[in-house]
Amino acid sequence: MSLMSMQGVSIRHGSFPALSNVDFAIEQGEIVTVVGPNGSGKSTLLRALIGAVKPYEGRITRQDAMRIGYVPQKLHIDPTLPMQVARFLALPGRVSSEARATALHRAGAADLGARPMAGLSGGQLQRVLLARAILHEPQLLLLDEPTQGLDQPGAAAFYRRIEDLRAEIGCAVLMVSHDLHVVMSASDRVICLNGHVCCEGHPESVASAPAYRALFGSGTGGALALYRHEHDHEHDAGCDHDHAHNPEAAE
Ligand SMILES: Nc1ncnc2c1ncn2[C@@H]1O[C@H](COP(=O)(O)OP(=O)(O)OP(=O)(O)O)[C@@H](O)[C@H]1O
Repeated sequence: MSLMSMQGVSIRHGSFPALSNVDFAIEQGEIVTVVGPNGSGKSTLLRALIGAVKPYEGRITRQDAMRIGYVPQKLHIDPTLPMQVARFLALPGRVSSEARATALHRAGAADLGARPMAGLSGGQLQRVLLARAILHEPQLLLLDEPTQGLDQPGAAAFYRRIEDLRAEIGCAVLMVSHDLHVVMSASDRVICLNGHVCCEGHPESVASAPAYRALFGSGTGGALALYRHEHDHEHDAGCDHDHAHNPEAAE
């Protein structure tokens, strides 16, 4: 049984159809990246997996008693509220100080425990949010645009950390990203979303798939080349259809 899966899931926000007939599954230890233009339903997909939004059609199944860690896209912290990082990590309750220290260390934030939350840089805040998400050693880690605001070396370092975490904790990772060229080396599989699954498969195959190019154009070709290695074999990506419904997103 997959760690978590969706069968024919459709979700509306009010009358707006955010996701239509989505089939999805993630297996133990897999790193899967969801890419797609703004408004294509990426956050909705993650929020459906944590149960924050309900499908009006289809089914979501998960393994019994599965632990999920979640880093949301946005977190509003009142800058007038004095709160240290260690206290922020203790908010969910029932976490030993040893577990907090381990999570901070694993997230690369070991030196941030005594810092005020409001004074953290973008990259530091992302690492603290990651520490909070891994406090209970999740089997599935959901990351919604975890590298927003980071420069490219910062984003690449973050993805390396995610790979190390997977090796240490053995968790599967599902993340949303706009930087396919940066996540490529860290992803086992990429799903291209635009209200529905446009194509999915190995990162290299998705990057060259017609459905992906219709959405993102080929303008990232130079950056992609930096991360691309030559292939003399084919991947079975299943990217054989092209039905982008957001042509404005194409270059
Ligand atoms: N609570 C809500 N009420 C109404 N519409 C919503 C709500 N949440 C999301 N939507 C709409 O649903 C669509 C999908 O939103 P979602 O946030 O899942 O997209 P996204 O791919 O994560 O976008 P982005 O890349 O901009 O973060 C968008 O058109 C959005 O405006």
